[in-house]
Amino acid sequence: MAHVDLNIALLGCGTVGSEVVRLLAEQSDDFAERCGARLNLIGIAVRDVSAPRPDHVPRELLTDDAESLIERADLVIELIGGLEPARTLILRALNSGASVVTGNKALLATHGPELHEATARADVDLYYEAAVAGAIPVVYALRESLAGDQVTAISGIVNGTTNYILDEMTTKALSYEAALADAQKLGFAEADPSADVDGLDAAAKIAIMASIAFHSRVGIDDVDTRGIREITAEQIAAATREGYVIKLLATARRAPNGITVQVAPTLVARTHPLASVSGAYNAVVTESEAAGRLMFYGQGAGGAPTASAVLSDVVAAAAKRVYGGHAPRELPYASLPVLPAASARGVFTIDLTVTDQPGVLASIAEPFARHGVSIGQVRQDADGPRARVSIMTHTAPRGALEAIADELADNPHVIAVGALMPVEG
Ligand SMILES: NC(=O)C1=CN([C@@H]2O[C@H](COP(=O)(O)OP(=O)(O)OC[C@H]3O[C@@H](n4cnc5c(N)ncnc54)[C@H](OP(=O)(O)O)[C@@H]3O)[C@@H](O)[C@H]2O)C=CC1
Ligand SMILES: N[C@@H](CC=O)C(=O)O
Repeated sequence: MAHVDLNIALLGCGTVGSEVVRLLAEQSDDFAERCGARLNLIGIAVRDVSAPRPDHVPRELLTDDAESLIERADLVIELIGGLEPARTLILRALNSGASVVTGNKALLATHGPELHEATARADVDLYYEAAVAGAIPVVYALRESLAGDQVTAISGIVNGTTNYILDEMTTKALSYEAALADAQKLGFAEADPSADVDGLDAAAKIAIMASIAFHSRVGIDDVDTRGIREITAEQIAAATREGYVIKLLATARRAPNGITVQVAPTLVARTHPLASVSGAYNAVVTESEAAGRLMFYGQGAGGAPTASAVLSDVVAAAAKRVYGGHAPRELPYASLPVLPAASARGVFTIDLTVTDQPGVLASIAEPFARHGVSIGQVRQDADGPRARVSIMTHTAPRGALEAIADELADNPHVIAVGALMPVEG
């Protein structure tokens, strides 16, 4: 079959970009058949053309002039990361009539509306499967497979670094610091792991998924975000004793008057499907009215898995160039508001250290009753003159629990109030 030629510009040749170069070369004949176009890699923009690269990267294609490269491209793959210059380069590519494939979740969760509007104006396409959960085709699932359904909730483990750290703390009883050092040695965590451990990477991903699923605008700043820095070995051990694991969950839920979106360390019951997602793996569970519960599982990071997602977008974008049509447009027609974090409803636990005296439990229970929060379970472990009390509620709004926690901090019997943690399953 005769194929047209499409010029591909690659911006960035790091962990993911270098794997994209390898797969583009190794599978070029198959790709030509799949999309009806020969994909010609015409250049690779990097920051430092003299830096060492894997042998399969053709050095003659390297350039530090991304702008000139974009001018000659039909399709641009952005794998630089960060906000700038990625934003400016993507806008330039879209405005010049090129479709764009990117894995840049930080950019999409910050400047998504601007990029989607530029895409529609230029009558091209923007693809970003790699931006959420690496190899797992969850963007496609939300954008296309579930387009005939009403999504009601999404929850997922979408950050491999934090899942690896929490898993090491659970299975090897390592401290947070030791588990983080291991993750850095293995290359999961960055030298500066803030975006991972503070929950920002997961926040960007859930913002992207919520925007698609609920046809509304959700940005990273809308996400109520908590990371894992404060998780202690004691909390992990207590969770294990009680039949739970602690996971950094990203969740987005449809409520009667809007949506709630959060990232938080969460007690997940061992029987819940997300509890068994271990190491650097990711998983996303969607709930929708007709399909019910679906679960997507796989490698959420790494060069080759992420390159697989990038190339699926490249093949789709190229086929659209050849055969016509567009990827579904991102239309925020539902415009659901993101509700304040305090209104997020769920089951929560709160851990207290108290003096072990008669009447203490009654005084602790009092603010729960006053705020209309029903207690589902109480566990007390005596420890000399103190006791550790762990209270699990029935479904209640987070705001009520925060108010109760503040009041408990002033209770003379309470020595310490631990973190408020959502519970799943
Ligand atoms: N790594 C992963 O597992 C995953 C990554 N992603 C996303 O994919 C994207 C790429 O990530 P990753 O490959 O890990 O990033 P890397 O840091 O490994 O690579 C970034 C690349 O961008 C190049 N670059 C940086 N600044 C510029 C610039 N101003 N002009 C041109 N090139 C520049 C770098 O050049 P040089 O090599 O010369 O320094 C490097 O080749 C990010 O958006 C990331 O969030 C998504 C999912 C998983
Ligand atoms: N840092 C991320 C990888 C890319 O999305 C993670 O640890 O999951």
